[in-house]
Amino acid sequence: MESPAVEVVDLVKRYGPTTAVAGLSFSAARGAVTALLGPNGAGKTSTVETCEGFRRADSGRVRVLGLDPVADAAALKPRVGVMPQSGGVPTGARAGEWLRLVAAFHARPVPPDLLLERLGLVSAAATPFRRLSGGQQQRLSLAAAVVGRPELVFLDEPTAGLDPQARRATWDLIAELRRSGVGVVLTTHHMDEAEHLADHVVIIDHGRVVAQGGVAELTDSRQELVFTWAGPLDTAALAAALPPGASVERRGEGAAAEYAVAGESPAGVGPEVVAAVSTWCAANGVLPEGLRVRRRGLEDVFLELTGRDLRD
Ligand SMILES: Nc1ncnc2c1ncn2[C@@H]1O[C@H](COP(=O)(O)OP(=O)(O)OP(=O)(O)O)[C@@H](O)[C@H]1O
Repeated sequence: MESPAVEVVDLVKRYGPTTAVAGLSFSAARGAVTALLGPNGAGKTSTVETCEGFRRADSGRVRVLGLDPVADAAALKPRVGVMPQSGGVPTGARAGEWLRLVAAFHARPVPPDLLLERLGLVSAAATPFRRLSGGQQQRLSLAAAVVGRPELVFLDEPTAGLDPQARRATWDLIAELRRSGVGVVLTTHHMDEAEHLADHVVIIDHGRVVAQGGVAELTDSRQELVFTWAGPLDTAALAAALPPGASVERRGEGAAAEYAVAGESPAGVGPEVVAAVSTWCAANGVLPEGLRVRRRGLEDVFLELTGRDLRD
């Protein structure tokens, strides 16, 4: 059987006393988009850089297209595209010249001008890397990762700091790579990015995988009823008015307070819960704004698994 695009088993990566990756395992299929999703400092970059052969694992096994990323680096180079978080382009290099140079190392490159156009970089082609805006630097780095028509690309936070247009152009390009059979492994802490692009999501926290699966698999198990209300609301009294087993949670404070009602069964809320909430609100002078039943999104699952505390 053909090996997966990426296979990581029990990876450990330490920096002095810091254990950045603490026994992490996942695999990424060929021709699919795999998102490594995690809060700051979760170990995503360390994991990806180990797969790229830039860092050595302290222990564990990493295979990329069936090969060892350090020992087989030369064989992997023409087959794997890399977009590092730092850009990876010499600061004095002009955008267009750099892309043409990278293209020249490959047998069948995508025409560089086409990529410059696709990524909105035509007007910046003669500009040195250090003078490009942050978003232009990101896009050039993405272009350099894909210009060689790789079988697999690693994209470390490909849309960090991009404006909505550039973000959308990047998403479109990633979707197109996937359609043409390229495997993509990307890191992100944007749920919507993972939700929009990924076939497989690997949620990482504290250097370990805390959950993984398709977006639907991770999210569609439960529904909840949500509404907002800026005034005071006695959650215990509301909970007491609900069918047995249903519960209420307040998320946020003041004008931003959102109330989430979980149903009595694992399947989520039924019509009787909606009726009970509406009746209680009417009796207590509460206008439940934006009242709706929704599936729990990836963000809800993510926060539940990784907590709500801010990370450094
Ligand atoms: N070269 C290094 N030397 C020392 N510590 C490091 C080094 N690189 C990363 N770390 C630490 O390892 C941990 C994991 O970092 P890593 O960059 O892999 O996480 P991340 O999930 O990519 O985070 P972010 O989203 O913030 O980039 C963090 O605590 C970080 O401070």
